[in-house]
Amino acid sequence: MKMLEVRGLGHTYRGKDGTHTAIDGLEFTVDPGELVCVVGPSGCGKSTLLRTISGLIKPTRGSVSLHGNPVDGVPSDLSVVFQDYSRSLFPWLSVTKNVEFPLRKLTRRNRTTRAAEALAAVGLDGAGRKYPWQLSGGMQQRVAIARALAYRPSLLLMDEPFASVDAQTRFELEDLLLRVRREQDTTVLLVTHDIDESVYLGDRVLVLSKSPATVVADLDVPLGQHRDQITTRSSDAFVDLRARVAGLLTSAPARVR
Ligand SMILES: Nc1ncnc2c1ncn2[C@@H]1O[C@H](COP(=O)(O)OP(=O)(O)OP(=O)(O)O)[C@@H](O)[C@H]1O
Repeated sequence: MKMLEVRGLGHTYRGKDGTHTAIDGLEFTVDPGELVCVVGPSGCGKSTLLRTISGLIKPTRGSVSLHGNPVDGVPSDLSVVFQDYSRSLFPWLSVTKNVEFPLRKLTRRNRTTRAAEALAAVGLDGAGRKYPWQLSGGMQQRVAIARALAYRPSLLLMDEPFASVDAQTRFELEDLLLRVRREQDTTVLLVTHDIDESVYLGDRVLVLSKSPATVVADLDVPLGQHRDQITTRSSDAFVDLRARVAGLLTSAPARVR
């Protein structure tokens, strides 16, 4: 069974100033254990897509299913990591308490074990007693990733998760994500507007058109499981695919409404 199935998905915002169709007729699936990157032009509707998958808004058309169950409201087995780590962590809670926060229904012992495992997975074993504001931006984003992983979601949604950190930290966090999803077999849907990042991270890259977004290409990434920032990014397969995605993004016509 597919982990995620998106069928004929469309959403039109209705406001005082009229209507705006952000996404239209989106179709794709994600298999268990896959890491799928969604790349699209600025404002094409990527956040709208994530909001509909996470049940935060009800789409006007089409459907989203998680393990065959229609999404209607926020699914309990889903975690989201946002771009803005400074607003996603609770400043008054320690790092450990932040990671334990979504685990309130577990016993204290299970909470403690899961949080410790997740913090170790992101290389923050020693930072549990610190507060978010005592950490660098990259470390705060690691905490946000640890919190999402500790919950062990069926699907991890990531909305431009590395866009607010410096280039070196971004590379480190990309490799961290590749490692933990290999170790934990996590299913990930990651939205980015960085073409290189989409190819470096993805098993597949979905290219979206300008708003209203549709899927213009669903590309397999033939780079294998083990990737390296230097050699992978300079390989012919990487360079070819990056050029293909760039070409699709620049040529993708805006749909005539
Ligand atoms: N609540 C809303 N009401 C009306 N229009 C909206 C609303 N949210 C988004 N839009 C519009 O829908 C379109 C898609 O927005 P969305 O934020 O989903 O795109 P995006 O691809 O995530 O953008 P970016 O690349 O800038 O992050 C935009 O034109 C935006 O102005």
